[in-house]
Amino acid sequence: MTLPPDHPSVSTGGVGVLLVNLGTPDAPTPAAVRRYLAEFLSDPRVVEIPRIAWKPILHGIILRTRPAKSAHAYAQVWTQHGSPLAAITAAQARALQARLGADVRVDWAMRYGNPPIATKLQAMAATGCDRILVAPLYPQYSGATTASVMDSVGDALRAMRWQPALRTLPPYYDDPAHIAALEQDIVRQVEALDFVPEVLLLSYHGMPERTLHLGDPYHCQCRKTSRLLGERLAQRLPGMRIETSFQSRFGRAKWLEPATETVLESEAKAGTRGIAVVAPGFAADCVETLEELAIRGREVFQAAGGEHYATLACLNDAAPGMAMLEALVRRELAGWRD
Ligand SMILES: C=CC1=C(C)c2cc3[nH]c(cc4nc(cc5[nH]c(cc1n2)c(C)c5CCC(=O)O)C(CCC(=O)O)=C4C)c(C)c3C=C
Ligand SMILES: [Fe+2]
Ligand SMILES: [Fe+2]
Repeated sequence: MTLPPDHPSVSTGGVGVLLVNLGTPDAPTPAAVRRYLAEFLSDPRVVEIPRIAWKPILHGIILRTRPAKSAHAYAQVWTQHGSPLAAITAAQARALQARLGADVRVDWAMRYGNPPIATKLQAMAATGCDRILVAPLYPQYSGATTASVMDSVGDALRAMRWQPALRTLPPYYDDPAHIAALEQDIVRQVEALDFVPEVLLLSYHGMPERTLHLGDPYHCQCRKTSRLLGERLAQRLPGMRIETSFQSRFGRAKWLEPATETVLESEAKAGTRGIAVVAPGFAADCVETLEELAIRGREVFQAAGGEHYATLACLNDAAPGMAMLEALVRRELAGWRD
């Protein structure tokens, strides 16, 4: 019997970085949104209800009603490059590739929908990446997001005979580079507004409150981002009050409070005339920031008597956020490429 050659046709020694975000439908249509929500909401990390109880609710109620409503929201924010979340994540990968140079391969994937994590890990390994940094683009860790990405990575590895070595980007909610990037980006955007906001609302995606009591660090990490950012902004934009809230409530259970909608309404009713809203838990703008905050949030604030309303962009692929991501990724790649 002849042994296979020492070096198969595949070249090795390559380093890869895989940026991962949540995922998004392929089109702003009820059918595409239904496919996406079916995958997303079947993840036991996202809906922590026993499958036997959840399946009839998901298939009997939610997937019959929500896709049309959500498709309407997606249609209002869809771009010529597709869903904002996918378009911005792709742009972040291109920008990071340019910063890191040709000896590191940068790609991107989505936890739900396309492009799948497994497909991208396999493609990177097949083209010679035997060391891959998986970077879930969630500043704050939660079981529903960061851990779910790692579940999917584990599933992908299970199907691979020849696995790459992996590292993962830790949550960066309190990293000085992250806080500095947010500070720089927020100050620039607030100073460009045509009004002076009395309040800056830091709105994070919500989670069921139960997850906090079960030990999920998400709520505490959001609060710490707010505290650190608030300390910095107090120096740069004195006089602007900073508040924190949680958006995008889903289902009947109690979610983290205060709810963004409630705060917008109560601020307007209490006499706040101008408010700016920013989402420091989202690495990229998406339906939750562009529709829920920018469109519906404005309606809520103004219906309750508020006047001036602005939503600020997420870090996206602009320079402050990309410089931060480059620094975090270079730190994690130490020893792999130096
Ligand atoms: C940034 C962190 C996020 C956490 C934490 C999170 C938890 C979470 N989300 C849902 C349900 C939905 N989220 C939806 C959209 C959505 N969620 C995040 C991020 C987090 N979610 C992003 C970036 C997006 C946008 C996706 C896009 O395509 O732009 C949706 C879909 C939209 C809709 O129908 O409203 C749902 C549903 C739960 C239940 C949950 C925690 C348990
Ligand atoms: Fe979500
Ligand atoms: Fe939403």
